Amino acid sequence: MSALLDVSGLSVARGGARVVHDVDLSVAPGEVVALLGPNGAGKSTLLECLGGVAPAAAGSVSRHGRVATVLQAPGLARRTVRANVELALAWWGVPRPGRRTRAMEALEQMSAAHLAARPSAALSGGERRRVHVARGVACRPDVLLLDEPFAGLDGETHQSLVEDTSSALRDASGAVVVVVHDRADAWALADRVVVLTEGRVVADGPPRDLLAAPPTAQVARFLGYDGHLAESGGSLLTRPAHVRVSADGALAGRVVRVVGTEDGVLLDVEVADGRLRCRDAGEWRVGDGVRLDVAGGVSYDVEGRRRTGRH
Ligand SMILES: Nc1ncnc2c1ncn2[C@@H]1O[C@H](COP(=O)(O)OP(=O)(O)OP(=O)(O)O)[C@@H](O)[C@H]1O
Repeated sequence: MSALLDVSGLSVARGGARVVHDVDLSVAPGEVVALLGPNGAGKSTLLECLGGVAPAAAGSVSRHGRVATVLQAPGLARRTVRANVELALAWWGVPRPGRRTRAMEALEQMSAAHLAARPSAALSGGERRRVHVARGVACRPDVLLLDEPFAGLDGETHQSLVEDTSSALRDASGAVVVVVHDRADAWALADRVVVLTEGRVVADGPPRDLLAAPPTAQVARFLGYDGHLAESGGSLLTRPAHVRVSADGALAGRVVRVVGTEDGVLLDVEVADGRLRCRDAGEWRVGDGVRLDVAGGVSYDVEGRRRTGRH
């Protein structure tokens, strides 16, 4: 089926300067794309332009069908939760008889049916977010755009909202683009992850493929490749999953940092050719000697281009 959203050579300006450059993006029906990138990368600006709120400085955006946007902090009317979702449906043009059922379905998808009769003023921050997402989902748009729907939430509230949103978006038949800050959110939500840095798309692919073989060293570091070993003509970058402590490991090193985690510790280890990070369940102190084995990682040349794929 052809794309519902087609972006070609798109640049967008903010305050007179271009902050999004030459983006090509095509999103198919049923596809969920996460836009991921550091602060100031241009994610929200790009999303605004996709939604028609910000003008394009160059290039084009073609939207096939109707677009709904869930903003970071939209207001809710001083009505009940269900009335808020029904208002969105009325505005969207859904005839009155179908509104209540559709509103309740969307609230159920977002685990918020129990809030239906509650006044919007009596919602917690996390509950408000659920209602915002439910409003967007209830409209069943051809293109749904969400700007950091989980910003500012932490711990369990964040996690359960991500899980419910993930299910709701996977049930949607339209195209979805969601801006996220946290890589774990991108993996949880999306079929495809687009990484934006300094306004440019620097990676685009299924989450598993991107993580297994980031196209550049810059993307690898952003995706959690926090260990490095110098090798001839470049370096091998590793994630903690590639490195393990082993009594007869091939590399000798010294622990330079120990950070406690739920399941043990995260160790930073200096070795002859670099510094590696790994997880372990043992008791470690800074200065301890340790032996490591490296199984995996991705090799980059001195320019940061991927060389040989996985090792
Ligand atoms: N109104 C504005 N005037 C001038 N520059 C702006 C304006 N809004 C944003 N910018 C700049 O545009 C760039 C992109 O901002 P944008 O908010 O799109 O990034 P982002 O990736 O969504 O960031 P964050 O993750 O922090 O929300 C940043 O350098 C920002 O400082």
